[in-house]
Order: sequence, then C-alpha cells, then structure tokens
Amino acid sequence: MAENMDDVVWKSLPPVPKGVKPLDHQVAGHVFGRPNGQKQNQLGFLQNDEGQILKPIQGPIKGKREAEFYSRLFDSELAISELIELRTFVPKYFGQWVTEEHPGCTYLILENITHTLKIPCIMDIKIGPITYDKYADENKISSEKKKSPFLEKLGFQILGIKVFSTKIKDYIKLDRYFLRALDETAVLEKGLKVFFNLHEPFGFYLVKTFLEKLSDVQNWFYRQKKLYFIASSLLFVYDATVFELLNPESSSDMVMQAIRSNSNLKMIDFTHVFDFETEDGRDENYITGLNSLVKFMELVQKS
Ligand SMILES: Nc1ncnc2c1ncn2[C@@H]1O[C@H](COP(=O)(O)OP(=O)(O)OP(=O)(O)O)[C@@H](O)[C@H]1O
Ligand SMILES: O=P(O)(O)O[C@@H]1[C@H](O)[C@H](O)[C@@H](OP(=O)(O)O)[C@H](OP(=O)(O)O)[C@H]1O
Repeated sequence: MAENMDDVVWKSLPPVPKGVKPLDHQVAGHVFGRPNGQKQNQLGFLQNDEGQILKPIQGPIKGKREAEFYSRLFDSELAISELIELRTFVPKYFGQWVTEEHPGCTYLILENITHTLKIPCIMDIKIGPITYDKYADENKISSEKKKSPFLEKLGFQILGIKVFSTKIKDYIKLDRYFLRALDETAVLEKGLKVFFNLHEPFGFYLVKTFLEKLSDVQNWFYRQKKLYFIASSLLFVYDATVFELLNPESSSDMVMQAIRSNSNLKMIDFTHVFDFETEDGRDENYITGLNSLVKFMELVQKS
C-alpha cells in the first residue's frame, strides 16, 4: 500500500465533463482524481477556457459556509463597505455550476488567477497559528496540532509551491509534507527564497511587490470588524517570463511596473469564515499569522 494517500494511483478516474479539464496548475487542496485525505473523494478543481475554475462545494457544513461567503460577498445589493472592499482581495465569483457527470456535486465558479500566466509560479500559504474553529471536536484539534511542529512559532504554513526555477530552468514542486517540516531557518532557505527565485537580481523586487500587496491585506484586517478567517490561505502567483522582460539597464520603476503586472495575491479557501458576534471584533489569529509572514518576507528581502 502506498505510504502517502497522494501517491495512490487511481485505476478509474471520475468522468471529466465536456468543455472542462482538471486544473492545470494546483499546489494544494482537493485535486481532481486524487483521494482527499482518508475520504476517498476524487472530485477536485476543474478549469474551463474562459479563465474560470470550478471548485467543488465540500460536504456539510464547510462547503455551505464557503458558498454562502462568496454569494454574500458578490451580491449586487451588498452595502457593507468593508465587505465591498474585500472583493478586491478574493477571486471573482460567477455563481454555481452543476454537471450531469457528477451528480450530487455543485461547483463554485471562480476567477482562475493563473489563467493569463505563461509560466505560472504558485505558492499557497495558510494563515494563522490556529487552524481549527469553534466547532472542532477533540480529534480535529489534535490532528490539526500534529500537522506542523513549527506552526505555533511561524503563525503560517506553506501548503504548496510550484515554481519555475530560472537557475535550473525547470519547475520545482514542493508539497505540504516537505514544507510543514521546515523550521524558522529552513522555511526561508528551502521555502520562500526558492519561490521568489532569489538568486535572480530581480528576486528582491518580486518580494518587494508582494510586500506591497500584503500591506493592503494587512490594512484591511486592521480596519474590518465583521469577519474572522480560520484555515484560509493566501495564494501568491507570478509569471516567470517577467525575468526575461527585464535587463540590468531597466530602471527600478520599470522593474516594479513589470513585476506588478505579472504577479497577483489573493485570499482563498473560505470554509471556516465566521461573522464576529460583537461590533468590536479583530481577527487576531489571522493578523498574527500575516504579520509573521511579513517579517519573514522582510528577512528574505534583506538577504
Ligand atoms: N481562484 C483560483 N485560481 C487559481 N488557482 C486556484 C484558485 N483557488 C484555488 N486554486 C488552487 O487550488 C489550490 C487549493 O485551493 P483551496 O484551498 O481553495 O482548496 P480546498 O480544496 O478547499 O483545500 P483544503 O480542502 O485543503 O482546505 C490552491 O493551492 C491553488 O493551487
Ligand atoms: O493538508 P492535509 O493534511 O491533507 O489536511 C487537510 C487540509 O488541511 C484541509 O485544510 C482540512 O480542512 P479544513 O481546514 O477545512 O478543516 C482538512 O481537514 P479535515 O480532513 O478535518 O476536513 C485536512 O484533511
């Protein structure tokens, strides 16, 4: 028997509905055709040609929460200014999709943030030292606590990296088992610096660009008092072709402009998002994780 469920090769895959295919570039979560944990659920992310992904709505009650999160956020009558602002930090939502090939599964239709990238580089980071919610039972709490020995210190965990290394001219893929085992030093050397191609002279500007984007997310979290996010991720993407566009003569303004338009940061995975019960909430768990990630990125930038 394969040691890791991810290594199980499936003899029969679920049918792929017409006009869509499994998501090309995915670094974590429910992968189409792969069992999810012990649950043997083989449905996962799909993509279409229109720049959208299809995310299966997960079983109760996680999936329902995520579906409600998106439909509330993109409701045309939404009048809460903080939530209207939050739209800029998440993939666009286009409604729901069902297909006769997968009876019983409804998909969320979301913007595919890797769609326009020629050589996509992707990193998924789950934010916050606490990854279980108020409804978690003892088993869930203990299984979450066992997943990453360094989570309490780091405040975040990298779940997956797929990066085109301009040094070896090939893709490097790192999975959550490898990444969760990295301590405070190794997470810099074998995680973040690898993702940002830091051997490149322009790696510095890439980190600078993402720090700007993270600062916008931070500002929103300091201001908003509506929601708190457990086990939610930040998805970092950039196009490795940007390094080809630049040369040593490029001014720093030109470099920043090129990198800004070839990179993106979005919040994803909203299966554990809740409304604060009082008017003066502050998402300390998310803020702790985010601030720590920013500090680590600043260290990367200085190195
Ligand atoms: N909008 C998007 N555009 C492009 N890729 C995406 C998008 N959303 C998710 N992905 C890809 O899918 C992966 C998993 O996303 P997500 O965390 O939403 O899935 P999940 O199945 O809910 O995960 P889990 O069940 O492990 O919490 C991400 O790491 C990323 O590679
Ligand atoms: O990455 P792994 O180790 O495969 O773990 C899964 C992943 O962390 C999910 O985020 C988590 O769901 P939630 O965060 O939504 O709870 C799920 O929990 P579950 O199996 O308890 O549903 C895990 O199986």
